[in-house]
This record gives sequence, structure tokens and C-alpha cells, in this order.
Amino acid sequence: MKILPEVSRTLSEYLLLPNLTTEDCTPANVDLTTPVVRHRVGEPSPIRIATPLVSAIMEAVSSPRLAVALARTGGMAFIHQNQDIASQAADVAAVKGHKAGFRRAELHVAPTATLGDITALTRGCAQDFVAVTDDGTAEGRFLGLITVDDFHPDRHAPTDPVTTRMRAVEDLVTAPAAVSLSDANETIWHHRLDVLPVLTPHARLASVVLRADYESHTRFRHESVDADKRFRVGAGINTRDHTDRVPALVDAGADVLCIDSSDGYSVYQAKTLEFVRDKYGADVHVGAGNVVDARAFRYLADAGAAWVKVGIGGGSICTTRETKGIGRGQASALIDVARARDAYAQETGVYVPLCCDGGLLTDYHMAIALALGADFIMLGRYFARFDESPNRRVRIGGRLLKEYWGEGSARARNIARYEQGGDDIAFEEGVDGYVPYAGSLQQTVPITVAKLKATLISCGSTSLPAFRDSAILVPVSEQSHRQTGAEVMVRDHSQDAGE
Ligand SMILES: NC(=O)C1=CN([C@@H]2O[C@H](COP(=O)(O)OP(=O)(O)OC[C@H]3O[C@@H](n4cnc5c(N)ncnc54)[C@H](O)[C@@H]3O)[C@@H](O)[C@H]2O)C=CC1
Ligand SMILES: O=c1[nH]c(=O)c2[nH+]cn([C@@H]3O[C@H](COP(=O)(O)O)[C@@H](O)[C@H]3O)c2[nH]1
Ligand SMILES: [K+]
Repeated sequence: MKILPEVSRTLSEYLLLPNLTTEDCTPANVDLTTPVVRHRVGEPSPIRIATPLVSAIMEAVSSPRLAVALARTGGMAFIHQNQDIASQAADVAAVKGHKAGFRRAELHVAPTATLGDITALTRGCAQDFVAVTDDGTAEGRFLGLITVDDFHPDRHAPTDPVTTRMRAVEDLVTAPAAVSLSDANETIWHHRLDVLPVLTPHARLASVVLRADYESHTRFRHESVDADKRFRVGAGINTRDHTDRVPALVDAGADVLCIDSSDGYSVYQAKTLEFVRDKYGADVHVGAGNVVDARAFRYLADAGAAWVKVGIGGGSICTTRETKGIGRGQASALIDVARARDAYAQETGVYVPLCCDGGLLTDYHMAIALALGADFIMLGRYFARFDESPNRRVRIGGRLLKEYWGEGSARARNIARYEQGGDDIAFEEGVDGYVPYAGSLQQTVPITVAKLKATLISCGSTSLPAFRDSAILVPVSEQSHRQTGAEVMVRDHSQDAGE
């Protein structure tokens, strides 16, 4: 038995000191681009993202819809692996079917549908246009488009068929499937269109280009896309069915894979990495983890991990510390692992990025994690709160909440865990609950990014490596925690509008 001398510390136990801010430290100059996969020191990583945020490998979090929204804002999602191989591969393929600037229609109806159906379909859905196809499916022949602005309940009966108000394909300007985004935008501005349907050679609707997206496209100039402008997406794998799952995900177009486990320090992970290396060489990138110390980092880096994921037991739905007594404060884990990562880079000339996973309670925790050595951050609770995540939104006691459950909870039915078998899992290792609803990802991620940039500006840096190198952190005392807890009641505008 050995007891480490240091106490295990969390991200809340540190704050940053400001460094000298110079005139070049402006939001426009701050670049949060970060490496995702291993690379030679001094060379760029083959896969980089402009926003250092990725979504957790969880059923309640990472759907194709969330993946597209997150890639648009410069991050990347990881499609969860607690589903059969074919459906996970289909989710990956669905994301790869989206090219930046081109939207897949999410809603389809047959010509027999009514205007009332359109109102009901679009309510609560991010897309406000519906494609009319001969059989009402995405594969059907495209007949026209209808949006909620094409009719009004005072003028048009909800029982009227969509064909009375849709814009028929004959009357629409359309583009062929091979059109480039810049040509599509030229057509939109030339013909003053709000929407440009893109059609396959067989008259199917491939996608639409929206004028409204033109602005967001210029706003999100840092979308995560591959060389063909398809959105990037990651996928989780496990150490049991990887011989079948990895080829299916690679074929579906996954940009990166990540072994999804609470504990990465195992021969199963080394064997999984070895299988992928033997089959694909360096073409397929697989992250591994999770780890909380230098030994485990070294083991996975030597085994060829593309990046190493740090964090055991810190997640908001985690009960690993309670069930197994395993874990470490996220700050202590990052400090130890980042030292090992830097030593590994010096010794081998290879930089292995670190992902900080779980337990980030506020946006500033992300800044602390990045300062302590993380290259990017994986978040579950944060993304589960948004419209784009696949979990249900519910109203309880007047509050809007979204469901959120752990991959080790009974709800996840992760029966392969610990070879528990049978219909029920023997013990749970995660919570099944709710988180406060927080609106749209595409509106909230830019706010988080703005805060991160503001932190870098205060610390006098314009890039994450410079921020990490120059960061000065101080431990926070118990007393200062109590001081920030001083009670101030937040204004409720329904009771006091302030006049
Ligand atoms: N980050 C965290 O702190 C935590 C995360 N989780 C999440 O819960 C889910 C399940 O995680 P785990 O329970 O760690 O699942 P896991 O499948 O990695 O491990 C469960 C058990 O199976 C064993 N095992 C793995 N591969 C094997 C093989 N090929 N043959 C025989 N035994 C094998 C492992 O050693 C371990 O004892 C994941 O989604 C994970 O991310 C769960 C708890 C904590
Ligand atoms: O103890 C656990 N039981 C679970 O059921 C579970 N499911 C996910 N995870 C891990 O938590 C991370 C997300 O954490 P946050 O919600 O704090 O972002 C995730 O990224 C995982 O690392 C779990 N941990
Ligand atoms: K272990």
C-alpha cells in the first residue's frame, strides 16, 4: 500500500491570476484552435477543432442533430456506443451526410397532409420548413416546400391540403446536387430567394440552402468540417465488440473514435488500439481512457492512443467514487497527466492531446482545465440541456427540465458492463435524472466561447498553448469559497421591473 502525499483537488479549488494584456489580445485575435489527435511536436495535428468542446459519448447527449449543431459552432460530438452497431453507424452516416451550409430536410409529408399537420409538425422543431414528397418520406419524389409563413390560420383552414399553399417544385429555383456552397449562395442572392432546394438527378430533395444560414455561416467561420466540407463527428467504441464496430464506424465515415470506459488502464484498451493499428495503420484515430494519473497515461500513449481522456468519478451523473471508491479530483488528475504528456513529448517528439472529461460545473471551469493542460473538454450535462440533444424536455413544478442519465445507470441498460448478463444490471454506477433546460446550443456555445476568449485576454494570451504556458494559478481557500457564497437575491423581473 502507498499513500500519495497530495490531497486530491477539484477544478473549483483554483483561480487564475491575470497576466499583462497587450493590444493584440482582442476577441478577434484569440484563436482557440486545438489539436484532437497525436502529432509530431512542431507539426499540426491532422485533426483540429476551432472550439475546444466535444460532447460526451452518451445516449442522452449525442445525437446526429446535436452533432451537426456542435460541428457548426466549431466543436465535435461523439455518437454513443450503447446501441447496436448498425444504428450507431447510421447515426454517424447521418452526420456525414450534412455538408456545411447544406441542410437536410428533417420534416416530410405526403401531398395529402393538411396545413394543420404542418403547424403541428413544426411546433417545437428547429426547422420551420417541410418537404412535400409523393410518398411522404425523405426518399420520395420532391413535389414542393411549405413553411409556416406560407399560410395563416385567419385565412386558411387547417383542414386544407398542403398542396393549396406549398411552393411547387415547378415554381421554385433549384440547384443540382453537385452545386458548391458559394454557387448556391450566388443563386440565392441573384434570385432573391430565401431557400434553394438542391435536387438529386432522380428529382429527390438532397438538401436545402437557406438565406438565413448565410449570416450564421459567416458568423461560424470555424465549422468543424473534413476536406469535403462534411461535418466532423466522433464515435464511441468499447473493448468487447471493437472488431465489428470499428470497421462499421470507419465505413460510415467517423472522423475519430474513442474507447468509452470509466477506467482506461487495462489490457483490453491496449488490445483494442493494437487491433486498429494492425488493420488501419495510422489512418484511424482512436482516443483512449479514462485515466487519472501519469502511469495510465504512459500506458495508453505507448499503446498508440490518439489522445487520452482524463476523469474518473467527477461527472455530474457519476457515482463511481461512491460505488467503487475509485477516482481523483479533476484538477489533480489533469496536473499529473499533463506533466506526463509533456515528458512524453520531450522524450518521443510526439504530442498526445488530453481531453478533460466530466464534472465541469461552470464555464470558468473549462478555462481552469485548459490552463491545467487539457487540449479539449468533454461535456455531458452542459450539452444535455439544449434543444438539440435527443433527450426529452419535461415540465416539473413549473420548471423546464431535460432528462439526463448516466451510461452506467440502470436506464442505460449497459448490460455488457461487468458481464452482468440477464435482464437487469446487478449494480448501477450512475444517476438517472434531469438538468435545467437551457435553450439552443447554437446560441449558448458562442457565449461560452466568448467567456473563454475573455479569460485568455485577461491572461495576456491569444492561443491555448500560450495560455497554458503562461498561466499562473492559485489554490482557493475554504474561506474564499464561503465569501463568493454571500447572499444576494437575483432580481425577478416579474416582481420588480426596476423602474
Ligand atoms: N468517467 C467516469 O468516471 C465514468 C464513466 N462511466 C461510463 O459508463 C459506461 C460504462 O463504463 P464501464 O463500466 O467502465 O465499462 P467498461 O466496459 O469499460 O468496463 C466494465 C468492466 O468490463 C471489463 N472489460 C472491458 N473489456 C473487456 C473484455 N474485452 N473482456 C472482459 N472484460 C472486459 C472492464 O475491465 C471492467 O471491469 C461508459 O459509457 C463510461 O463512460 C461510468 C462510470 C464512471
Ligand atoms: O459514474 C458515471 N456513471 C455514469 O453512468 C456515467 N455516464 C457517463 N459518465 C461520465 O460522465 C461524463 C459527463 O460528465 P458531466 O455530465 O459532468 O459533463 C461522461 O463523459 C462520462 O465520462 C458517467 N460516470
Ligand atoms: K484498471
